[in-house]
Amino acid sequence: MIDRLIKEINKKQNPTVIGLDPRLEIIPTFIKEEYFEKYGKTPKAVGKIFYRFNKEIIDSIYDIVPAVKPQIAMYEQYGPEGVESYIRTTEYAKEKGIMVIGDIKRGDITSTAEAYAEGHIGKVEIEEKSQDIYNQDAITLNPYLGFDSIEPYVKYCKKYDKGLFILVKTSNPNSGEIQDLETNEGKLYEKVGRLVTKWGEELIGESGYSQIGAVVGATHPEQAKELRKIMPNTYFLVPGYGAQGGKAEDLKAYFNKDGLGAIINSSRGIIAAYLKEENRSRFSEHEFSLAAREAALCMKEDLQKNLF
Ligand SMILES: O=c1ccn([C@@H]2O[C@H](COP(=O)(O)O)[C@@H](O)[C@H]2O)c(=O)[nH]1
Repeated sequence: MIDRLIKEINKKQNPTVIGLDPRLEIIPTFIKEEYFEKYGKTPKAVGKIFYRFNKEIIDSIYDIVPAVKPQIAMYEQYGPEGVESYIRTTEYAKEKGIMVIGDIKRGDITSTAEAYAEGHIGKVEIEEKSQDIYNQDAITLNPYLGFDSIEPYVKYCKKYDKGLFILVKTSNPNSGEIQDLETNEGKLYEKVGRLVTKWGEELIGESGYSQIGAVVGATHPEQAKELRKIMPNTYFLVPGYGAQGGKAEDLKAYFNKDGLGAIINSSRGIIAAYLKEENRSRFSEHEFSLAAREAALCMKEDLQKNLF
């Protein structure tokens, strides 16, 4: 998976991933009206609305961006129709040749992890027919339960060429409460970084990077600098650019000297770009996907200018 991702990054000359985090308040009224009229104000309508919105966003960026990162929470909150919309979205992204990093942040004991792993990056067996339900190339995981909670996923990474991005230093303001605790081996996030590196050692691809990556928030460049040293073969998924305040000029430390090693995420900053103050007079709500494309190109340019 990591070799495929790097190939896409190189092909599109763009180390970014667009977050598909739909919320009703950012969806254009004309889309909401269409489906609320047909299905009423129901979870079914919301599922259709999210899919329609995502499809148009994907159509507008698939040729310039290597991957999308749907956030499953936005869909799960609406129950089965929300999850169906998530699955249709990942299917559509794959159809358009764009990779999918499912932001699912799972973490549980081995027997439960086995079910999550089989469902999300494995294939479920139904009467001798095996099926990839979620169509994700990689997923995010929480490492708090230790390696026996991660091992079931590693098995499917090897078997089906999938990837993991494990939370090491998250972008949120309170991440330090636990992740920055001092241990006898340095800060806790450094210890987790070393563990993730070790877990990924036997999954290093032709590119020299492991299929087991790490989540390192764009809002913590100092910590990223340390982690980059500890984790030379680990790809970083970097959320927090844009809406959370992460800036391109701080992101150099996340990359290796080969210009690889990190993929930067932006969700609201792209998919809700048409609502930005400076864009309100430039784009009508019917042009939300054009605004998203422009924002994605601006992000690419911003990174290229500041990083390379
Ligand atoms: O440390 C983390 C881990 C995950 N996220 C997720 O990334 C996106 C960020 O959205 P923006 O709109 O670009 O702020 C969202 O899905 C988070 O759940 C993160 O922000 N930080």
